[in-house]
This record gives sequence, C-alpha cells and structure tokens, in this order.
Amino acid sequence: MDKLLIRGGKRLSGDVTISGAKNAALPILCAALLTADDLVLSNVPHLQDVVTITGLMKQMGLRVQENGDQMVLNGNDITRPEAPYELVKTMRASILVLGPLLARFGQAKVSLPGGCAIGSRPVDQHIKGLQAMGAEIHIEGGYIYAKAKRLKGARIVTDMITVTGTENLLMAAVLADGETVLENAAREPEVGDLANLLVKMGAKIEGIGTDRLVIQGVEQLHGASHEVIADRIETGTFLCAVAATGGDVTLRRTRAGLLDAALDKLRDAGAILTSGEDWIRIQMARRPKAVSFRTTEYPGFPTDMQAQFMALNCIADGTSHVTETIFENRFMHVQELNRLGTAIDVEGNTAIVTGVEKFIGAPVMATDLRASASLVIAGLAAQGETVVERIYHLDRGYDRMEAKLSAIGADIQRIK
Ligand SMILES: CC(=O)N[C@H]1[C@@H](OP(=O)(O)OP(=O)(O)OC[C@H]2O[C@@H](n3ccc(=O)[nH]c3=O)[C@H](O)[C@@H]2O)O[C@H](CO)[C@@H](O)[C@@H]1O
Ligand SMILES: C=C(OP(=O)(O)O)C(=O)O
Repeated sequence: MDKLLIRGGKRLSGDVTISGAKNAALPILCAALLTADDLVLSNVPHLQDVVTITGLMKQMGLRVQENGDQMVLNGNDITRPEAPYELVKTMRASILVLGPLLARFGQAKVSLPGGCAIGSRPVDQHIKGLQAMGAEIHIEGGYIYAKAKRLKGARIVTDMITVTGTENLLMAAVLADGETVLENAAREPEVGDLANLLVKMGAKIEGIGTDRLVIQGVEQLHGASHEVIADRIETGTFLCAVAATGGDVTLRRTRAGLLDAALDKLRDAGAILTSGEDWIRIQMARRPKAVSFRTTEYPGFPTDMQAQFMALNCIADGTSHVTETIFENRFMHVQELNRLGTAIDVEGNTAIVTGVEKFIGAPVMATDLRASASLVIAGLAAQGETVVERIYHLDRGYDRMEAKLSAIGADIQRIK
C-alpha cells in the first residue's frame, strides 16, 4: 500500500492549479445516465472516485472516452441498471446512480452504501423522496430495488439538508411527469453545478442556488458540454497547508466566492488573502492564530474542511473550539494528530485544540479522506519525518496532491 513520506518545515511558494471538484464531478458523471446522447465534460479531476464511478457505469453499458481532463460519456447502450455492492462499498457517492437510472429506465437495483468512518450516513431521504414521486421501493439482501413506470412530480421536504439526496432527487425529477418542488434543498455549489448542466441538457429547473428547487419534468434530455467547477475543498486544503507552514502561494483555476466562510477563518488566523476572477493568493508570514468554528451546511463552514483547519489550529497561537454538526464521528484524525505531539481533547461533538509551538513528525494512519489531508498538513508543519499510511483515502479525492505540493517546495514523496 502506498504511503507518503513528508519531511516537514519547508515554506511553500509558487503556483498551484486547482482541479475540478470531486463532489461536482461525481453527480455530473451520473447525469450521463439520463440521456442517449454524448455528454462532453472538461476539468474532470484525476481521482480514484472518478475511476470508481465511471467503472460502475461502464459495467451498466455506458461508453466512456477519456483524454486528459476531458471525458465524453454516452449512455445509449445501457442494458444493466444495477450497481453492485463491490463497487458501491468503496464509494458512497455511487448511490447517485439511483435517481437517474429510475428516471430513464423505470427500474434500478443499487446496493445500499452502508456507513463509513465518519458516520452512519443513511440514505432514507433519497428513498423517501423517490417514493413520494411514485417509485415502488423495497430493500432485500442489502440492495435497493426501485421501479416506476414514469416518476411523477411531487413536493418533497427532506428532514435535513442532504447534498447527494438533493442531487439524486433532482436527477429523478428532471424526467418525471409534472412539477417537482424540492424544499430544504442543499445549496452547495456542486448542487448548482449539476443543476446548470441539467439545464444545458434540456431540463427545466428554477431556484438554482437556493433551498427551493422547482423542476418541470420533460420527456427526454439531450447531450451537452460542461466544465466542472473548481474544487473548493482542494482549494481550502492548499490554503491551510500554506497557512500552517508559512509562505506565498497563488492558487489558479479556482474562485474565492466558493469558500467565503473558510477564507474568513484564514484571515482571522492571520493570512493575507487576495483574489481575482479565477485565482486566490495567500501570504502567511507569522504563526497562525487559533480560530474556532462550527461546521454547517453551505454557505456555512464546510465539514469537509474541519480536519484541515484542526491541523492548522494545532500549531496556532491560542486555544480553539471546533464543533462538528454534520457527521457524528468525524474526529478520527484527532488521535493521529496527537501522535505528532499536538494537544486536542474531544468533548462530545467539540474538539478543544490547544496550539503548540512545534510538533515532531511520526508515523500516522489515514482513516478517511479529509483526515488524510489534515495529517499531510500537520506533517508539512512538523519537524522531521512523518509517514502517512493508507493514503488510498487521499487518492479518492485529491488529484496528484504530492506532485502539486512538491512543485511549491514541500518535501513530500510517495513510497510504493
Ligand atoms: C459526494 C459528496 O458530495 N459528498 C459530500 C456530501 O455527502 P452526503 O451527500 O453523503 O452528505 P449529506 O448532505 O447527505 O449528509 C448530511 C447529513 O444528513 C444525514 N442524512 C443524509 C441523507 C439521508 O438520506 N439521511 C440522513 O440522515 C447524513 O448522515 C449527515 O448527517 O455532503 C457532505 C456534507 O456536506 C460532504 O461531507 C460530502 O463530501
Ligand atoms: C466525505 C467526503 O466524501 P464522500 O461523501 O464521497 O465520502 C468528502 O469529500 O470529504
């Protein structure tokens, strides 16, 4: 299994190009199931999750051509609307095939994703919403069996704000008969990116970017071209790395407006941030100040940035309170960070982080995607060598992270 060897203490400087967003690319790739025409995508990130979702859809009959960060997908020959457990278990976002398969083919068999390291993560809201649209659904042997001659528009109010739930129901509603209203919809930019693509494919959607999506179903969708938006979590991760090590780095092909809440916290920590239409520059010349925050749905502070900011707080001046409100078990990085000599206590869903002036590298184990990123940031800021094991988690969601970090001066290498 691959590992990362990091020799910490290097200042970071230069330019980094941010990739397309994992959490936009995954639902957008699934939208290829909604049409028999070509979907032409650009800025598709090189990620294991992208390999997994395209592999899953290829075994259904989807044709995929790749060329760098471009991809052409064609769903004319889909014969098996099924998602087997072997593929779904490695990536929960595979549940995103359920809505489009049911909407276009009137049936789907999709493995239940199960929980993961950060929480139990049920998909009851996806199922409840599809049932409200007239789908007959039963669960047997760990699989969701769904069928509906044609889905019918409905008013759906989800119990909580769910990102992939909103995306699944949106992809179902675009081909349903009549009007669907999704209340309490997620407002994450990735939901908006999917909705904008669907409109290009001929869908009728109002309220994009708001918590109320109104969809008039159409008979069929056609092909379209689309560029995936920048990954705001990769952006935030690189910004945290520079804030933790000190330096001067410009991130290209990304946008400050995607992550205002995280940028505010970086400013509070002492970073100087400037930005233009498609770049963000961070200058950090001092020890960071501790920053407290609570994770919430967009536009609040993202749960997917919690671990990386916790690593930053570990070397900051002062004590911070980090409260996780989205997932019940998203502090797996705490024990690993403490192996480097950091000082974090957990009380319920709040971590109390007492900043230390320095920490020393150690072998650590990645437990999930963003936990891995926090260990890389801590390793970059630590003295001596840190070895991060189980980086297959990192490869799920970061596009060539070690190459991008090396290019701005980090001493980091992959050990096969
Ligand atoms: C591929 C993708 O886009 N993943 C993102 C997505 O995950 P994902 O879409 O899985 O997360 P949700 O927004 O659905 O989860 C929010 C909360 O709702 C709960 N819930 C959700 C659905 C449901 O049917 N029942 C239920 O109880 C979850 O357990 C969680 O506590 O949003 C999360 C929250 O911003 C991010 O951390 C993930 O990176
Ligand atoms: C939790 C994440 O992803 P997923 O929903 O794919 O597990 C993430 O991107 O941080």
